[in-house]
Amino acid sequence: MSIKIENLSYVYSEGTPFEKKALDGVTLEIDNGEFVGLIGHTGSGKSTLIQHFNGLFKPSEGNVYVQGEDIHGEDVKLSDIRQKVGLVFQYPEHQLFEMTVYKDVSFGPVNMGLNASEVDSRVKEALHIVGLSEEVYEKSPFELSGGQKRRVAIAGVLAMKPDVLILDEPTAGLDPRGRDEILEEIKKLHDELGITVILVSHSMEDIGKYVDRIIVMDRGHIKYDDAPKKVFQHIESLEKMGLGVPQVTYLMRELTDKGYHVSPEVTTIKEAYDELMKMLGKGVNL
Ligand SMILES: Nc1ncnc2c1ncn2[C@@H]1O[C@H](COP(=O)(O)OP(=O)(O)OP(=O)(O)O)[C@@H](O)[C@H]1O
Repeated sequence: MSIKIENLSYVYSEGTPFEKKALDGVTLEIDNGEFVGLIGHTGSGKSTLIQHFNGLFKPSEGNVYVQGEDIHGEDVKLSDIRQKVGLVFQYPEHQLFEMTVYKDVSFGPVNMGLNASEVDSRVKEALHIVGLSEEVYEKSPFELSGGQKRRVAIAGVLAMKPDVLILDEPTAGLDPRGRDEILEEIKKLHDELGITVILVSHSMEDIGKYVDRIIVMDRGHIKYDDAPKKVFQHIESLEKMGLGVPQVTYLMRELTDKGYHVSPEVTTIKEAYDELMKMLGKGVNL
């Protein structure tokens, strides 16, 4: 499912002394099946932008199209759009509220009016995808660890079978193992089910490792929109925006500055390893 944003501007508290233009003339298109990373300094407009993707916010100016259809058009039901474009907020576990994990995950499918057996199969499938077993079905979400709660919250969105999954900092506050597991599960969803994924993250490592395309927001504008290898070449400009690049990209830059012939377009540990082995294979001493 594709999303197209045309000349989108959004102003908070318009016409009051607190007026704030959070997005200014944003145009972009995300195609079916893409895995896109959205990065930007705090306050650059990422959260405001993603809430336009599923119609939670209405543009002050401009249009949002999902699968070619203007979502604020007369005949469009926004509840349908929100099922197709699933949004997992930051710290989504704060929104868990049912007595049991099973009930919490079934909330969305029940609201969609699905019958009991369809709800049941969706809940089980969603919990399976996020790596939670039957043992947790009847537990209170509040008995679970932080990482497990996060998984329950993500399962609640997956149970609606969205075509597009938007995740705002899904690994914030998790330990390294929990982070990797959740990101691997998201990657699997993308690779195996062909879901379009939009990942908001402050971790350049995660972004460099998983996404095919990076959109960089800066003060309500799109500053870059390109493949990670291209975007991470703009080290100085990203740093000026309060961002950075993956550690291995810094390492490659340093080696290049010292006269070694390595590719500056390295963004993952695996690529850095291969590049260094290639260099050592040529008999270069570090
Ligand atoms: N409810 C609001 N009322 C007024 N201004 C707001 C509101 N929410 C956000 N803003 C402002 O809009 C701008 C964009 O904020 P937004 O939350 O979209 O940024 P962000 O990139 O998602 O930040 P973060 O990384 O901290 O989540 C900021 O200047 C912010 O202060």
